[in-house]
Amino acid sequence: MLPDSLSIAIVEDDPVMGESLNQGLELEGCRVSWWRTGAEALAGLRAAAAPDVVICDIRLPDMSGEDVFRRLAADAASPPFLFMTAYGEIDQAVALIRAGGGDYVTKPFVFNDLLARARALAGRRPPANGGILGVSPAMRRVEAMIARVAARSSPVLLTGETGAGKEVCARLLHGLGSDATQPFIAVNCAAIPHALLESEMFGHEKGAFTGALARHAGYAERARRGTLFLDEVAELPLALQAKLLRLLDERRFARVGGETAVPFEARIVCATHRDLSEEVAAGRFRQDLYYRINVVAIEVPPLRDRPADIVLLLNQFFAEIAPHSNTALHGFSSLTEEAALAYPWPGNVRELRNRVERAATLALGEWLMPSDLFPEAARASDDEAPRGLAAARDAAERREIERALRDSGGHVGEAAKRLGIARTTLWERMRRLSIRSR
Ligand SMILES: Nc1ncnc2c1ncn2[C@@H]1O[C@H](COP(=O)(O)OP(=O)(O)OP(=O)(O)O)[C@@H](O)[C@H]1O
Repeated sequence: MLPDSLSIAIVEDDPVMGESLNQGLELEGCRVSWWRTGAEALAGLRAAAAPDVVICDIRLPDMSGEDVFRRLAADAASPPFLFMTAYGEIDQAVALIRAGGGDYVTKPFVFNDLLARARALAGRRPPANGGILGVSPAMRRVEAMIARVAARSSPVLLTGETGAGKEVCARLLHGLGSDATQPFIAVNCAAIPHALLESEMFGHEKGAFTGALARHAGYAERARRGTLFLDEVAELPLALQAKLLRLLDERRFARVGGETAVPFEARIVCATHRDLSEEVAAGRFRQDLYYRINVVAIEVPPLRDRPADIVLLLNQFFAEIAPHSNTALHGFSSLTEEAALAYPWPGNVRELRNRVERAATLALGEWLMPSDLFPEAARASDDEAPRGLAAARDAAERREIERALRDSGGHVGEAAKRLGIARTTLWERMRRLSIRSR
């Protein structure tokens, strides 16, 4: 089971259909609530924490699935609905989707299709606590910190590995600040040639240097009363570090080639993947500037340290990307999710997004397999495959087999049936993984 298993509510009066969905979803590791009538569902949904997805029959004994959805729809925190319709009810289901209902399947449906749609819906939904950056405790803490400091004007320093989401955090800080309509100006200090940095940052007057044909407003001026985001701040040359310090101390600056003092009204947010104290010790970064920009420090944790976000982001990016690239795709196989959890993600969220995009574009099957997400590992022979991937596969197999054995009271034949594999195959896997039947 995944660390943050899906919580699903079924609204279905048919005992056979309800029971089979209940069992199927529980076998997939979901937490399931099952309500038989619309009234039960409304009471249940209002009383308990909202599930990630509601799978709802359109025909119920006391009201329609549409009524259930519409009575909850006004609440912004209401979960997405996946409707089960019969032929002839598709028009109604489509109308509900347009009204924000989520998705639908037509009976009879393939269970895996239903599950994939439920997972995609859950991925699209903002996390239950209103979280924007993720569902992991670590990112919730980052988000809470951002919310606390957003209304203040003090400088913020965001640290963390490349691709972890420092710019996303800076944008959130800006968005939650006192006036989000003001500009957010992002400057990648590593990408601008040193010779141009000063005039780009502070602007220049007409005639300040050859080619300065008109007055030019720099980033500091264009940020107005918004946010000036200095990404890769450790790469600023020492001469410019001195000017940035003056800007922060005096809250004013002069354009290159000019005398007039221009007020600086923006908030400064800096980011770096380097350890700035080491840069200071090595003489590459001014200590006084370090103290000045480090008033509030927020560390964005690497993706490998927040497994709940890995699964969330996989599904979120899949829901965004797949409809545009490969409509036959259902989602990630559970082995792929396990492999993603075991992978160290050196390029963090940026790498995850790129891998999902590539996999969704090139995958041949209906489910994204580990080899779609990690083609380089698939190219190596099994023996050379990264230990993490093989170990993840074994761990997933072990869990499924042990669960099937437990549920079937240790009977190998029954467990094989539940797993959908031959009894001899199960014996062979159990021998390889040293699992005993009782
Ligand atoms: N919490 C998140 N939710 C959704 N997308 C995210 C999240 N964090 C990062 N991303 C996406 O990952 C990519 C990299 O994020 P971002 O540019 O913020 O990282 P960074 O830490 O600033 O990277 P760098 O150090 O290389 O500048 C972007 O496409 C961004 O939209």
